[in-house]
Amino acid sequence: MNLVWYRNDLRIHAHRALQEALQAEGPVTAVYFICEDQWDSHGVAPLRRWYVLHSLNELGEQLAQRGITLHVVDAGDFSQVPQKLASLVREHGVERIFCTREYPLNERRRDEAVAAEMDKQGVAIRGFDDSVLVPPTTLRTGKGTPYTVFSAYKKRWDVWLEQHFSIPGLPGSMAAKSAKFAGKAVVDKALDRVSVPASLTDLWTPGEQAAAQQLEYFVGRHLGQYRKHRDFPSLTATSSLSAALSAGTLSPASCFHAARQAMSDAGARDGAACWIGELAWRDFYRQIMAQYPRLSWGRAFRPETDLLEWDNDDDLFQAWCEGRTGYPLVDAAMRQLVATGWMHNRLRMVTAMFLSKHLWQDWRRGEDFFMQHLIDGDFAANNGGWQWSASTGTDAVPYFRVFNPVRQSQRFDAEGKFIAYWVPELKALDNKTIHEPWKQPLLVPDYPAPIVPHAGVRERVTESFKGAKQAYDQLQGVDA
Ligand SMILES: Cc1cc2nc3c(=O)[nH]c(=O)nc-3n(C[C@H](O)[C@H](O)[C@H](O)COP(=O)(O)OP(=O)(O)OC[C@H]3O[C@@H](n4cnc5c(N)ncnc54)[C@H](O)[C@@H]3O)c2cc1C
Repeated sequence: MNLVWYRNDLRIHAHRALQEALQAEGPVTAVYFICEDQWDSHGVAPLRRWYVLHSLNELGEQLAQRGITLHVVDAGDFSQVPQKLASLVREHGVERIFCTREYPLNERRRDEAVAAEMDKQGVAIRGFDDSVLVPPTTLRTGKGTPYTVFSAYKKRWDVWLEQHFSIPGLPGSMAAKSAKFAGKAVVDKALDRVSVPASLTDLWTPGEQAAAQQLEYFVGRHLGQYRKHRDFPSLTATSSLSAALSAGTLSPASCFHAARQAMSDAGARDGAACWIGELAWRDFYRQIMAQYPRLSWGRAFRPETDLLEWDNDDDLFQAWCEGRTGYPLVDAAMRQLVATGWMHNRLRMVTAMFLSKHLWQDWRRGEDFFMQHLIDGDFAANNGGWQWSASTGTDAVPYFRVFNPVRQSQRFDAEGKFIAYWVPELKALDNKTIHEPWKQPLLVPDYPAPIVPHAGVRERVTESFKGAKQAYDQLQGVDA
């Protein structure tokens, strides 16, 4: 018996583990472990849980139609997985396990424990790197170290894919006879424990089929204009595929393949190349996470920045969470996040930089808050984005990069359409005043004045980062 162990790869297409399992000798079965304790400890948003569980139900049906039974096990605690897997293996006489590799530290440790146990039982495990385009330890600098600067990484990434990219097709050998989806009751019970308002779930469609349709729609309608439009949050210009990519209802290989095909149309070439660059960012942060375990312990990528002394001001933090900072674009973005479970990429940068630089709150508080709300909450991308914005991470530009929230607003929402939608208190303002409503306070009695001034932020940030660096160098000197 061959077992496909599903994780964040809830699909049947472009799935090497499934394909290889079907090509191996003997029947195939599948399993997924629900670990709510793990979700709790990572603060995973209820909306994301809902997305994953519904996608799992669809996957179970899809597999059943092809003669494969998906078992869903409520493992509760993550540490129980190796033992529960071992009993499933014994019960079904499994000889080989096929899975898509995961790179966060806990997952790698779990897999090591499983490998040791399976080795004793004589069960072979084969892992595949389908959650990324380029496996995380493949590309190295001339010195043999991981790439930490995106532009240099991207050059090698392009070359590697040119030589090695392939996409697994849907296995032809899937049995015609149907099987039973054995896990639906377990999934439905878990769904009963997830409470998400319909106002949120109505906005999203879980599952592989919806993800494939969304990819097709995006490539056909928006990909060509992606570079030109992607920074403007009032436009529907980006793919909205992040939830699908992070739960694996869609593979990055399918995205890359579709974008490359679209490049045969000269009009779409530039947009497609730019979008492929975002898939490279996704891989970049995954390889950073895989190779710097300190990130998984909540530490900064730049060690000296762990010495920064953040203010811990609950009132400021709460105002940011609730979209009451007095900066219209920041507030509109935070309200979009809470109301939809998603936020536009430019606004993720604007709001993250605002929390960490203007409000001088620890970026980890923002990282957690994003995780608690995002449907696409993904440790590598979220941590990477937060540390980039807070200048504790891989950004090649130094810490004095501070976005001016008013200039960002004037540049990327010039007509104020996005702001007017999410901050209706401001919708009557003209497209000049809407970016700086404090200049006309009588017109907006219900909207707060800025909670902190923009002036002086850069100086404060610069001083604090320099202080942390000096303290770090001294500590290093003492240690030496
Ligand atoms: C502070 C911060 C937090 C973030 N948290 C997450 C997160 O938890 N999960 C997540 O998937 N993305 C995260 N991102 C990256 C990015 O904002 C989202 O992937 C993007 O907005 C999703 O929208 P889309 O699918 O329309 O993206 P598109 O613009 O269509 O991009 C296509 C895909 O590329 C990937 N991608 C795009 N930009 C990035 C990026 N900067 N880093 C890594 N991957 C990227 C995503 O998988 C995305 O779906 C974060 C960025 C920042 C600055």
